[in-house]
Amino acid sequence: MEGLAIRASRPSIFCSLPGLGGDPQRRPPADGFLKFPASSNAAENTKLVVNSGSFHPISAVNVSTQASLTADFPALSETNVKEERINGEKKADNIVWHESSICRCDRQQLLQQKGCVIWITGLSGSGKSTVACALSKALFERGKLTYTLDGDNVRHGLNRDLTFKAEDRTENIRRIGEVAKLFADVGVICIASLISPYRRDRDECRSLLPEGDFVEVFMDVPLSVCESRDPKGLYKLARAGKIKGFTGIDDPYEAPLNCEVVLKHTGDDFSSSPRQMAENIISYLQNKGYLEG
Ligand SMILES: Nc1ncnc2c1ncn2[C@@H]1O[C@H](COP(=O)(O)OS(=O)(=O)O)[C@@H](OP(=O)(O)O)[C@H]1O
Ligand SMILES: Nc1ncnc2c1ncn2[C@@H]1O[C@H](COP(=O)(O)OP(=O)(O)O)[C@@H](O)[C@H]1O
Repeated sequence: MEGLAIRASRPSIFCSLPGLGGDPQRRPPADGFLKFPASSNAAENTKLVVNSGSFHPISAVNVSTQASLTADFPALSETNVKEERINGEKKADNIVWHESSICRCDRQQLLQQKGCVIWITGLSGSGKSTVACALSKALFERGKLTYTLDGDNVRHGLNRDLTFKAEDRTENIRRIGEVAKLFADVGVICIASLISPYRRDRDECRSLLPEGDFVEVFMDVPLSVCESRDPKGLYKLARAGKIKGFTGIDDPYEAPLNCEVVLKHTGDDFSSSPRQMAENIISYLQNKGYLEG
């Protein structure tokens, strides 16, 4: 169901409008949205807002129920105000979504595969990059198109401005999640390989994609094994206190609770080999129909 949102500014004295809700208390001036259901008359609603003297309309946009349109005419709220400001600056509001003339299913047909995101999470040294590499190779051999976004690599370019403090890791993951979503939309099997230590950040990335298209793969490898591998010598530096906030040492890692694939380190050469782990992921994709158009 579609609806109409009228963007408006509110002067310092806020009066309650019949049918629009709100309260008669004094509040600071602010911008926000007045939302109406699709069944109501857009011109009439705008007139009502103008005549109210309590709001100054700025623009009107169509919104869907997914954009949290509610049917009970909520008035401007502090929440609206917060969402519409970025670092204190007013967020651009003259942005319109353009539909493409070629849809996702056309691209799936062309590539004979369904775009999705394989999100590989785990401690440093757990084998994320190795599995990502084995997976892209095995899929390539089957004629499937993949692209890998490796945390280490993306931090050399797009995310070069980010550190390892919690909020920067969150931003790192958010950006990679958004880029991965674009690849999946193109029809590519996008392999994202990064520590992504926080459950909430991974769940945010999951929520960007249609149901089923986010395949979370957990490298379930004990810290002691990762530390004994230590290919870059980073654990040694972290233990010596020369790197602060190293995941697993003095920074948290939240293992997935409910992910699609768990690749458990067993110590057994065959089941723990990168090739076998890649095959496990491929079986999952095959069963879910991602390797056909
Ligand atoms: N403080 C700290 N904590 C964890 N890792 C660190 C840190 N500093 C540098 N490195 C190296 O950076 C790689 C992890 O980058 P990611 O982008 O995957 O990390 S995160 O998802 O933002 O947490 C990670 O690479 P991998 O070993 O491939 O996981 C490390 O080599
Ligand atoms: N399944 C595996 N069995 C044994 N060693 C592995 C396995 N996967 C990766 N390794 C080794 O462990 C080290 C870390 O692997 P890497 O893929 O770089 O991990 P991550 O990307 O999670 O940091 C590398 O030296 C790699 O050769």
